[in-house]
Amino acid sequence: MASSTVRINLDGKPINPLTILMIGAGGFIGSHLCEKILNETPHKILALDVYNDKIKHLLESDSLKWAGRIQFYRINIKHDSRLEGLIKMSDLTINLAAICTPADYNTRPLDTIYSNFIDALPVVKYCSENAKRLIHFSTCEVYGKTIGSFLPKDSPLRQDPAYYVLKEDTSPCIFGSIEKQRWSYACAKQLIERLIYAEGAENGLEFTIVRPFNWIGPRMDFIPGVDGPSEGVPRVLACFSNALLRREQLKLVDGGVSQRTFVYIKDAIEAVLLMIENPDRANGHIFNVGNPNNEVTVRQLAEMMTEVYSKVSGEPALEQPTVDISSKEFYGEGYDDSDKRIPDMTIINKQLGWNPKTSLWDLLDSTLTYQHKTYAEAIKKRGLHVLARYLVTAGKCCINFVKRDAGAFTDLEPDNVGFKIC
Ligand SMILES: NC(=O)c1ccc[n+]([C@@H]2O[C@H](COP(=O)([O-])OP(=O)(O)OC[C@H]3O[C@@H](n4cnc5c(N)ncnc54)[C@H](O)[C@@H]3O)[C@@H](O)[C@H]2O)c1
Ligand SMILES: O=C(O)[C@H]1O[C@H](OP(=O)(O)OP(=O)(O)OC[C@H]2O[C@@H](n3ccc(=O)[nH]c3=O)[C@H](O)[C@@H]2O)[C@H](O)[C@@H](O)[C@@H]1O
Repeated sequence: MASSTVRINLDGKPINPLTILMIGAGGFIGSHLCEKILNETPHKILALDVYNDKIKHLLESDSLKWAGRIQFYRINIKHDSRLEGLIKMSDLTINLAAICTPADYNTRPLDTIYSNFIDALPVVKYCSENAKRLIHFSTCEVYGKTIGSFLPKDSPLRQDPAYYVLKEDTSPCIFGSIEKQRWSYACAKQLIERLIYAEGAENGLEFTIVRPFNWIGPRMDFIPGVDGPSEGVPRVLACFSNALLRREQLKLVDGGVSQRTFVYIKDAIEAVLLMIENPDRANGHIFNVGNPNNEVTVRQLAEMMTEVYSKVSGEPALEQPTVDISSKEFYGEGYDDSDKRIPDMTIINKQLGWNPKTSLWDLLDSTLTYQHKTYAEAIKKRGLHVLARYLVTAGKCCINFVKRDAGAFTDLEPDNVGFKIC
C-alpha cells in the first residue's frame, strides 16, 4: 500500500497494522485474500500451506511494493510443531485449510473428516489458549438440505422462503444418512463450528465463522491433466471449464436440477476484509457470505457458461453442449446433494454493511476469459501429444522430434519439445 494515510474502520477507529497467520494461503480463496491484503492494507501475512503455486506471483519478486509483508511457510498442519509459535506471533489466525471438493467426501471420507475436524483442532486450541483471534472458514454445506425439499413436490409451501432461505441463527442442519458419505464434510465442519462456538462461550475465544456460498473465480481448483491429476474431479466451475476448453460435453449430474447461488470471489473477499478490520462487529458471529441474486440450476449454469465461453473463445458451441450422468457414475457410491442454497443476508448486512455486486454473467465472463487465456494453449499442445502418442503406439506413423532429443516418448513435455509426424 503506497499511501501512509491512517485507515479507519466502520466505527471510525484507526486500523492498526496486523500480523495475520493465513493457514491454507496457497489455495483459491487464500490467494485472492493475500492479493487483497497486500494491495490495499499495511498488514503482514504469514502464509502457511503445503503448496504455493497460486501465490508464487506474490512471493517471487523482491521489487514488489509489498516485499517483506508476506512470508511463506511450507507446513502441513497435521504434524508440525511450528504451528503454535506462528499463532503466537500473529494478531489474527485465518484458517482456510481443508479438503473441500465433493468428489473426495464419499471416496475419501476419513481424510475429509480428519482434514475438516481433527486437523483444525490444534488451531482452535492454540488460538484459545493464547488469547488470539480466529477467523475460521466453514461452509454453507452445514445447512445440508432445505426443509422445503421434504415437502411434496406440488406443495405451495415450497414457494415460501421460510422453507428454503438459510439463516445462520435459526436454520437447522439437515444431512442424509450415514451411508451417504457426502455429508462427512458438512458434519465435520459443523462439529468444528460447535467447538469454536463453545470455546467462545466457555473460554472467551474471539472468533468469526465464515460460511461461503459457492465462491467462484480465477484460480479455483485445477484443470485435470494440466495443473492437476488427469482423473481428478474438481468443483463444478473447473469441471465445466475443462469440458469447454476441450470441446467436450458438460456433464449434468442427476439432470442438473440442483440449485446454487454463485458469488464472485472478489466480492466475497471484500466481506472477509471487513471481518478482519472490524473485530468488534465480527467477533462472536457466524456469517453467510453469498449472492442470493445469482441463483441458477446447475443446468442453467452449464448453458450460461457455454454461451459465455463461446463469446470469449470465438468458437461456436457444440450442437449438444450437455449430457446427463448419474451421480453414482460421476461421484460413486454415497453421493448425495444439497437441493438449494439461498443465503439470508440479514446478519452480514447489519454487522458489516456488505452486499455482493457482480452478476453471474459478469463473473463468468471474467472467469472464463481467465480460463481461456491460462489454459487453452496448454490443452491444445497436450491434445497434439496424445494424438501423436496414439499414432505411434498404433504403428500409424513415426515421429521426428524438432527441438531436442527427448529420450523416451513418455518423457515428453509439450512445452519443451516439438515434433513432426511423418
Ligand atoms: N470456495 C468456496 O466456495 C468454498 C465454499 C465453502 C467453504 N469453503 C471453505 O473455504 C476454505 C478454503 O477453500 P478454497 O476454495 O480456497 O479451497 P482450496 O482447496 O483451494 O484451498 C485450501 C488450501 O488449504 C491447504 N491445506 C489443506 N490441508 C492442509 C494442511 N494439512 N496443512 C497445510 N495446508 C493445507 C491446501 O493445500 C489448499 O491450498 C476451506 O476451508 C473450504 O472448506 C470454500
Ligand atoms: O462452494 C461451496 O459453497 C461449498 O459447496 C461445494 O459443494 P457443491 O456446490 O455441491 O460442489 P460443486 O462441485 O461446485 O457442485 C455443484 C453442483 O454441480 C453438480 N456438478 C458438478 C460437477 C459436474 O461436472 N457436473 C455437475 O452437475 C454437482 O452435482 C452439484 O449439484 C463444496 O462442498 C465446497 O467447496 C463448498 O464447501
